[in-house]
Amino acid sequence: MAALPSETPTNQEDEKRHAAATALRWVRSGMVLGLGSGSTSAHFITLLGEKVQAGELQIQATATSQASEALARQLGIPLLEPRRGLRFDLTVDGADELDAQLQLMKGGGGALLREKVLKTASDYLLIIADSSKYVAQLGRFPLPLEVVPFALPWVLDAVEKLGGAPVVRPNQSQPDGLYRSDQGNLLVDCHFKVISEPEQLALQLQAVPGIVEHGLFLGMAQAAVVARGEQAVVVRAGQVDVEAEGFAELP
Ligand SMILES: O=C[C@H](O)[C@H](O)[C@H](O)COP(=O)(O)O
Repeated sequence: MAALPSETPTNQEDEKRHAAATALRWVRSGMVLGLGSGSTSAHFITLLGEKVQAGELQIQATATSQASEALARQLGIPLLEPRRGLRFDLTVDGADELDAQLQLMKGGGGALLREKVLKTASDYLLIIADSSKYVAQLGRFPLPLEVVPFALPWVLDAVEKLGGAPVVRPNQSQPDGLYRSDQGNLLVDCHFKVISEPEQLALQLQAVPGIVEHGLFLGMAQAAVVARGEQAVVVRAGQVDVEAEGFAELP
């Protein structure tokens, strides 16, 4: 795996904010943006909102979750409703794990379905992450699945047959104690420890009825900004560039 530069690690939250701030270099006025979900994306949306409020950027956006949409609205970011033909110049989103080939695991915040929908309508996916997310191999983080409630028992059986240990995501503030996605579906977190063949696993999961979406995002991201200490690097498949002026040009 291409190595990140070694630096004294700072606070994880600082790294998330640094990655988010660096990603702003990709944004140009006139762009239509996809806004990701989770804590790193929240930093990005906040910083973007400051630029919009200061009149430094004129952009429009659609968010990948109700939480990100509410934050963007509160910050005065102009929002677009989903409609036919809508495309995004750039989507900026977090990840739970990424490797040197830009294979991603996402969905720790439960937003994987909308994230994949927006990514599919985007010309460029830029991942922002703190250094803890950069791994040699996917799988230490449990793989999230969005599952139709009726199908749950059979999905659990299928995941076990594939070698995973499934856990239905809890949410104690819900009447049934279970987490619900923005679509009202359940989330199942699958512990595989190591995912040695992500492409094969993705195909196997796609073949299980009732799994609406899985959190493997393979061959989807063009680049990732990973912050380590006070440094940010850009990861493109198989290549790591240390932060420098001009490294953020879109192709
Ligand atoms: O569903 C959530 C998303 O995939 C997030 O981008 C991912 O979980 C990373 O979240 P965070 O930035 O909070 O670590």
